[in-house]
Amino acid sequence: MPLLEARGLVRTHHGEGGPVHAVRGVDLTVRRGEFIAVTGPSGAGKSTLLHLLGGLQRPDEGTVRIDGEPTDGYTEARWAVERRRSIGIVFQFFNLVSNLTVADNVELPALLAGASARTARAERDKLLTELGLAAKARSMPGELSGGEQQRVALARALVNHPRLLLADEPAGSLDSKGTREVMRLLSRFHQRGQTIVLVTHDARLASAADRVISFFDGRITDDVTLGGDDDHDDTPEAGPRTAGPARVVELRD
Ligand SMILES: Nc1ncnc2c1ncn2[C@@H]1O[C@H](COP(=O)(O)OP(=O)(O)OP(=O)(O)O)[C@@H](O)[C@H]1O
Repeated sequence: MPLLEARGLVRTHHGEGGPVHAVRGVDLTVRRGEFIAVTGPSGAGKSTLLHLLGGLQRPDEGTVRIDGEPTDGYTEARWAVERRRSIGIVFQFFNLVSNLTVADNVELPALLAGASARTARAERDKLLTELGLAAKARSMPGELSGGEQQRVALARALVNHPRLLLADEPAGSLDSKGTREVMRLLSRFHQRGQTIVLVTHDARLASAADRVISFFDGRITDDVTLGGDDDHDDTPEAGPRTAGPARVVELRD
């Protein structure tokens, strides 16, 4: 059973300029272990699609199933639980809590999900170390560079070991160094088995994924699995990917 399945998704925004048909009928299956990039021009509807997958917006038509379970009847509170436990999200502008330290930002979702203070601290410290942020644990987000803030956001999104990581233009406000860093980290977590859906307008970033979906005018226009990679495991126990050497992501300025 796929991790996530979207069928017939439609979403129309009603802005001041009239209706905008942002997503016009999308079918998408996300299998465990996949790293999918959704790419396309500005305004194509990529962010709206990601929001529908993470329950941040509701479809006008269609269904999102998580582990086969339809989410149609989910309340906001139920979606919030889902996002805390099984769907981590990173955004372009980090969305960190500005008056909490880096450590507290990362620890908070673990505590909210019911982890003991000890477990939350341990997970937090592990991720901060792994992401090269241990020395910044007591800093406030505003004292960090954009790249560092995005790494904190990534740690926060991953602290509860979500089954799915959604990333909406995570490098969109970073310089080329920060961009390379974020993509390197996404690739590293993917190599360990993390399922990722990345939205980006940047085709270079999309090449870090193993499946690239082109999105245009609210629809999927192409869906390509790169490198003939077909070793995804659909069992819930799917562990880290071990086949082949780690993909090397090189992004030039
Ligand atoms: N809340 C909203 N109200 C009205 N229109 C919206 C809203 N959100 C998005 N839109 C419109 O829907 C269309 C799709 O927007 P969306 O942000 O999903 O595209 P995108 O492909 O992610 O673009 P970008 O790469 O610029 O972020 C755009 O025309 C946008 O202006």
